[in-house]
Amino acid sequence: MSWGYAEDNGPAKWVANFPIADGPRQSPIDIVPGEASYDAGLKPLSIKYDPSTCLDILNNGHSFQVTFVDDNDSSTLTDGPISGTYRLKQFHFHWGAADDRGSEHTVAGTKYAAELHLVHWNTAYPSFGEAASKPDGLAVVGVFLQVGAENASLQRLLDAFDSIKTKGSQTSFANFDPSTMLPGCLDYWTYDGSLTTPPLLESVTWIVCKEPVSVSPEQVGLQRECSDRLCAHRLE
Ligand SMILES: Cc1ccnc(S(N)(=O)=O)n1
Ligand SMILES: [Zn+2]
Repeated sequence: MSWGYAEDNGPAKWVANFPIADGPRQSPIDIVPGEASYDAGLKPLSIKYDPSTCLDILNNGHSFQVTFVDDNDSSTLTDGPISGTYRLKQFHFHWGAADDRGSEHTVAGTKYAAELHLVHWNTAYPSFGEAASKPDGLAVVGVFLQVGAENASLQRLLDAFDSIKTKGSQTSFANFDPSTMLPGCLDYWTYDGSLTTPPLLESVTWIVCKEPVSVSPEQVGLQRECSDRLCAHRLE
């Protein structure tokens, strides 16, 4: 039985096959702004994405993932809390069964409708796979999606969902600029954590944007409908 979000294979059961679930730096967490410390040494994020590195969109059975060419430094994350250059590998989403829940991180207990994760790996290591097992190997930028106005950038992704109906299916997806899904203000919280789904590796520098972006009820409904039809069934 592979991991998922159902009663018998959901997050409470992951520790059986992935004991690191009980580790010291597991994600997601509840971010309590009042308890966060301001670090004047932190730099603004420097995000440079090249739409021509966008490759395909995949239904991996747990989410929808857009994968990028990562054999050069065309799409990178630098500065912020990290040192060196991290390459964009993929982005994906997390959502729930209703608009009032779905994000993985929460902010003083507040759940958002969904959460975008942009996954980058440290070019100090030879590949994503190598980096994923190092404490400073990965950097994931998290963006909260709040129900509100329609998100034109997201709509292009949702339109592609129709052609990846079954788990494991993928379709080419070109010239998409992920920076169109970032909030206007890139202020962030950061902490050392882990992958939020198996293998739960403790190799992620989390960079969670304070400002959410909007998504319309229809759009998150479409994402949810697709997920129910195509992907994991979410506990929440
Ligand atoms: C690449 C990857 C695998 C598992 N989990 C994540 S996540 N949700 O922490 O970004 N990313
Ligand atoms: Zn994720």
